[in-house]
Amino acid sequence: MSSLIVEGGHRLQGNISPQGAKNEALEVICATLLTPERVVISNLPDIADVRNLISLIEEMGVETEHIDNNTVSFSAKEIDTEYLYSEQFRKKAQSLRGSVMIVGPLLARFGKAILPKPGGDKIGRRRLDTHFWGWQKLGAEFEYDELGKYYNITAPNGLKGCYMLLDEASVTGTANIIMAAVLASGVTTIYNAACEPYIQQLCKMLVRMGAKITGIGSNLLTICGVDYLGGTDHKMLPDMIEVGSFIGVAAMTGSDIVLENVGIDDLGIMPECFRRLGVNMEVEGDNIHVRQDEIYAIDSFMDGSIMTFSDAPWPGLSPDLLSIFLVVATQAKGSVLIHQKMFESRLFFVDKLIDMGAKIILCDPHRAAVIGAGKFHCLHSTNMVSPDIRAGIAMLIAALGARGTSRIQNINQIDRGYERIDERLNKLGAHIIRSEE
Ligand SMILES: CC(=O)N[C@H]1[C@@H](OP(=O)(O)OP(=O)(O)OC[C@H]2O[C@@H](n3ccc(=O)[nH]c3=O)[C@H](O)[C@@H]2O)O[C@H](CO)[C@@H](O)[C@@H]1O
Ligand SMILES: C=C(OP(=O)(O)O)C(=O)O
Repeated sequence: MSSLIVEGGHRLQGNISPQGAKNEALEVICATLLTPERVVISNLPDIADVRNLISLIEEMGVETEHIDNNTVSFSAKEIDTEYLYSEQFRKKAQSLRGSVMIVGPLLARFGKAILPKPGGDKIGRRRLDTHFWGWQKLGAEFEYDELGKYYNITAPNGLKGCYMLLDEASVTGTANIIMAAVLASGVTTIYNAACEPYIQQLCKMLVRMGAKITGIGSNLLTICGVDYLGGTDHKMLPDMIEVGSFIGVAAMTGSDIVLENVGIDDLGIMPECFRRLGVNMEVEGDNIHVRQDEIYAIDSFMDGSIMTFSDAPWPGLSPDLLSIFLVVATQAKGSVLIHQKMFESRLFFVDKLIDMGAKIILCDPHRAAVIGAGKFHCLHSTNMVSPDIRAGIAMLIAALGARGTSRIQNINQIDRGYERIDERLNKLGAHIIRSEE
């Protein structure tokens, strides 16, 4: 099991740019299946999830050309739909969450798809009802194959647009329904659609490919189906969760770091939330400058009550950022309640932070109260195993700010979503060694 050995307590300094967004990458790579023409995607992060998804669609017959480390062209001229029924496909699809989004495009273009249980973080229930309900509304049928353990989804009479009100603003669910609806006949209206920047990016890319979508950026999308989509070039946004992770690294290590080209207009309320934690940072054009600071103090609400950070569908705070806020709060002065509403198994990693000396009460699976001890009570090192991608990065942030040397195991969880994180942080002065033991 690979691990990171982290010598904490070093201040970092310098400039760093975020990678392209993992969750956008998974959507737009799946969207390349909608056209036989060439689609070139740039600013793709070189991370395990993206490599696995590209290899999955290559095995389905998509031709790819790696133009440079972060730019790939895709040509889905011919797709071997029989491959979907192979054991190999099912195994690979189960390695990442994003694989669920190949269903929408395949259903739209070929009228059939299969869905094995997708992978991704084990952070609580991750139901797919919204996806299935949306496809069904468009006219698809599905049955479960007990033997193969997958859903067989077909559209025997093609897909037909309709009005739908989603039961929840599921991100991958919305992406999947959009990708099915762009080639359906007639008009599809999706209300309570997820509308985060990566969904907006997907829609903008589809529009450049010839799709007719209005309402982009809102939770009411209207899609007028077309017969054919063509190729395009698409540049991905910076990864907002990585931006948040780097702000967290800077705050915990008391470092002066400039985050370059963060895509400030698409970060939502995240920078303001770091300010509420007391992190001293300035927006300079499209950069965020986190200033070296010994002390950061958590705000309280206007009535003096304890600050709460909770997740909500966009433009609320992403649930993927809460583990990062939580770890940063351990070294702030003051208290904060972290309320993870969407997922129920994402906060258990706080046990490890408690071992490191952090003052945290896990109230229940969804809520943790953090009593920030300030930098005077430095965390101490420990050995830990990363249970999921964001707990993993939070552990890395804790280890960088702690006294002594920590070991983080199961770092393939971190590598799923962070490109060469050890190398990039070492360039700023971190002391991280990757070990294959
Ligand atoms: C590959 C990918 O893009 N993964 C992201 C995607 O996962 P994913 O698309 O799987 O997550 P969903 O948006 O479907 O929902 C996440 C969880 O939140 C709950 N929920 C969702 C919407 C809502 O209005 N109310 C509600 O309670 C769902 O029941 C589910 O338990 O979105 C999540 C929520 O931003 C992120 O954590 C994941 O990083
Ligand atoms: C939960 C996450 O990812 P995934 O949906 O790919 O498991 C995440 O990126 O924090």
